[in-house]
Amino acid sequence: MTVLLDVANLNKHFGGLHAVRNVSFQVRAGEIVGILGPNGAGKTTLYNLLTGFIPPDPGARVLFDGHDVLGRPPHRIAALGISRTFQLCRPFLGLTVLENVVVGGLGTGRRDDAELEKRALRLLERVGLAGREQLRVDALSYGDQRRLEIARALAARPRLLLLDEPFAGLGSAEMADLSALIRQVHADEGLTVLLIEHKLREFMSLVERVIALDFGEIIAEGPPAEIVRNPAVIEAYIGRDAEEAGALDAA
Ligand SMILES: Nc1ncnc2c1ncn2[C@@H]1O[C@H](COP(=O)(O)OP(=O)(O)OP(=O)(O)O)[C@@H](O)[C@H]1O
Repeated sequence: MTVLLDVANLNKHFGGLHAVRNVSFQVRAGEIVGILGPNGAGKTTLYNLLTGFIPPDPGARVLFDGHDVLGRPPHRIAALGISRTFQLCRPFLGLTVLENVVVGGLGTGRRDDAELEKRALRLLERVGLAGREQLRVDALSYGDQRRLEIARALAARPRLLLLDEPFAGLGSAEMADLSALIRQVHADEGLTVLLIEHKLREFMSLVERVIALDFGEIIAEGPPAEIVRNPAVIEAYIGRDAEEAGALDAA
């Protein structure tokens, strides 16, 4: 399958802290790839670099579908086809559910309001928010805000979707529903997905391949069943976060 994302020599220093260290990897079109790592491993920083929120140190190369991503502002990278969700939902609280998704589609260059609205309505139905279009976002439950966040990201018509801890704060039934939704959009839209998640059971069952980070560096890469047995990955979790190590065991 064709390589959609090609990352080489990505580094990021914050002062003396080397938060992302010589990171190189590829993602093929249609894959679901998980980014695993304990707190502070550099996962969100990696997303911020890929989406143009922060610049990397010199010497990196990031190609998305053959286009050079680095140096472009976030809205241009989004227009190329990379969308993201955030660890903390960032909806526009003063707007309705529908308006939030319409806004998500504005960067596509399509200015036909009726068309944007039609697509937004379709997406809301898709994520299970039909009937709630005219509610203000703050009236939604936390789980529904997560669904809205995904609809908003999809409105930008991405080919690569970066999910940042989509299960955070959800109960087990909501997590199962959201897992099913992610699987469904992946299958239906032929979407390529990168997933950061601490809920390891859901994470391991969703992803086809895992890239494990520790202290900003890739320490292992492979299918989930191999990764949970990888000594370097176990070492990265044990001793630093007993709860996470237990979760790795259970996954
Ligand atoms: N803007 C910043 N300025 C300084 N240090 C930062 C900045 N952003 C992140 N860091 C540091 O870089 C390291 C990596 O942080 P990052 O948020 O990428 O980790 P993470 O793997 O996403 O962690 P978590 O699972 O807790 O979200 C951490 O030590 C963090 O404190």
